[in-house]
Amino acid sequence: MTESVFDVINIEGITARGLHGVYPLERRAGQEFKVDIKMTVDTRTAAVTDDLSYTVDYSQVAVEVAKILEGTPVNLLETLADTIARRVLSFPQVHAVEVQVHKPEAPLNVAFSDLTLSIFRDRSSLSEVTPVVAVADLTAVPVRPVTATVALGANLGDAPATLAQAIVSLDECPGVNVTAVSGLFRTAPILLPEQAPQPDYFNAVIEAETVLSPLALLDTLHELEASAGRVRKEKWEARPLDLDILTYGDLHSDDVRLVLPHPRAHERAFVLQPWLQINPQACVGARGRVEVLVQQVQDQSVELLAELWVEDALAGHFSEGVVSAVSAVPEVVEASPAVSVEPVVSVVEPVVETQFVHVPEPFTAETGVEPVASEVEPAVATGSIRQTYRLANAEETESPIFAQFAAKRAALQTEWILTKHQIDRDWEMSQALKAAEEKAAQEATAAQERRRVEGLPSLDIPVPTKLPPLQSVPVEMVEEAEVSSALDTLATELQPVKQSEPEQYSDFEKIVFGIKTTQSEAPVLRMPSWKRVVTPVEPRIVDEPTAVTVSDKPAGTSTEQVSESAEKTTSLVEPCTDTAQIPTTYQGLRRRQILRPDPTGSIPVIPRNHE
Ligand SMILES: Nc1ncnc2c1ncn2[C@@H]1O[C@H](COP(=O)(O)OP(=O)(O)OP(=O)(O)O)[C@@H](O)[C@H]1O
Ligand SMILES: Nc1nc2c(c(=O)[nH]1)N=C(CO)CN2
Repeated sequence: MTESVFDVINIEGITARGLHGVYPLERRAGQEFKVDIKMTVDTRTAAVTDDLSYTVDYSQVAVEVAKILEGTPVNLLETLADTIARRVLSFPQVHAVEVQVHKPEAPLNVAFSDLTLSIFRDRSSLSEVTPVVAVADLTAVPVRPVTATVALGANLGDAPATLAQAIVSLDECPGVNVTAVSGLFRTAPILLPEQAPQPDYFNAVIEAETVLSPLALLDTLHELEASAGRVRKEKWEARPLDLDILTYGDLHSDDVRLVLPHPRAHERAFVLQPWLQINPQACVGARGRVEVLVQQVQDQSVELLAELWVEDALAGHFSEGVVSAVSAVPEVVEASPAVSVEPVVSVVEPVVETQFVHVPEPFTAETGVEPVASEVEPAVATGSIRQTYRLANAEETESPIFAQFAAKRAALQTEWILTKHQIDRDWEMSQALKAAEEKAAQEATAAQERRRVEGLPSLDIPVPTKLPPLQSVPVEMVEEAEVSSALDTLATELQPVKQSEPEQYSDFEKIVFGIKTTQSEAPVLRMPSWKRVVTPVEPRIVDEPTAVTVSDKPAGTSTEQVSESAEKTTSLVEPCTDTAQIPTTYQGLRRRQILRPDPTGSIPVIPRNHE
């Protein structure tokens, strides 16, 4: 009997739609991927203790795998399988993993039943291949919103106010929606050995959904830093605002302009602690789970100041005494592999000119919210630190800004479902078009042949323009516009009808599948006018759920008018609770025009309550 027992946990057929592949159509329409996972885990302790924490939670693994399938598109099945293996190995209890990815709808020109890639990875094989060559295109605009994580830091000026303002400003940037904000942490500055003492830092981490390319997001962050007065002179100098991208979807990049995941995130408590708060499942790429990494930096001083802080900070409630407060805690020199220094602990004389004294209890005056002392856990580096506030009547509450973020997230999810629906329709449309082309071409050839046999002169029968053959289209990350314009050209050439009327899904179905034919002509395809918006200035019509019902509709008014009245009478961001009904009914859907210049049209302009 060997020392280690490796049992196998098997998950078969994790299924999700993804946009992976090198061909534009794959990137645009997506297809189904299936994954089988075999994890070797020593389950003996779990068996004896009957405790989940000693083994791997397979439901969590399955969710993570599905997220990768649905996440940032990659070209190769190899990359997809490797990313999955790395993610699974980031669960500490998994010793090795076998990943099989199925791509049953792969674009092959011959009949086939399945296409698979199987890989095996254990921890040693991972480190052998760690120098992954970054192939990321940092200027590529994502075809779907991507979740990015951003770390915020500041130690000059009214740092909490600057951080809060940066969050609000980022949320207001086109193409970015902030979806989660960590608590506000006060942290001892991590400095280089020769650096003079600095004021304490204030740090936080946020999550945002974005349709900006990675570099466009970085530029946006740099602009925000500049508007807060940041001037770069020295490494790790004190600064009024620092915004770093920790992750951008699952993207890996070794490009010096933007290294992803952030190359030093894994060794910084001031990043890991707040990050863990907003995403307990977070991973720093192949370096593993934040939950595990945070335990290795427990010697760094971080202190949770407030969980709900954005509004207080904006109001300047944190400003007193911040600027010159210097931590009395000895600083720790960062053990960065890039800076090869002996780990030195330089003791800093505490230069506390003004104590950090003013930490207001949020909302006490205005809303009667009081911190519940018993729920305030000490700021130790052991996973999530929760600090909840309760109303006097003991109901849990959130600050209005948090409520707004939550509402936006709900609205985004609604939009996602509509987008997914649209992607599915696009796929069906492209299939229908292809079939129609082939049929038309066959009929035209047959008709010509009949006329030839009968000795009649040849007729000039119009044959629909072909879709570009898959192989001839250059392989690019951003193919959306290209495919869109090809389809638009096709639509124009095939005599589109109803160019100006906005149409609904039900009409679309009729149009797609109701191919009109006459006896002597080739099929005439109708294209739905709302499907394709190629120019950024053209509005896109989007329907979203509201509380409005048909009974609210005044007799004889148009949909537009109903939607206007809905704007006045209902909450602007109405979370959708029963999303299943969206595609099937327009009852209670509010119609909006989206003018945001994004190529996919997949992120909504969310009306903001505070505007
Ligand atoms: N993930 C990333 N996020 C932000 N900037 C990055 C990233 N990867 C590389 N950079 C590059 O690093 C440069 C320096 O960034 P910055 O001045 O914010 O560093 P810093 O905050 O002082 O140090 P650190 O990167 O260790 O936090 C930026 O101009 C940017 O191009
Ligand atoms: N505590 C703390 N220390 C730092 C920070 C920071 O945000 N917080 N940022 C640095 C460079 O980005 C260097 N050191």
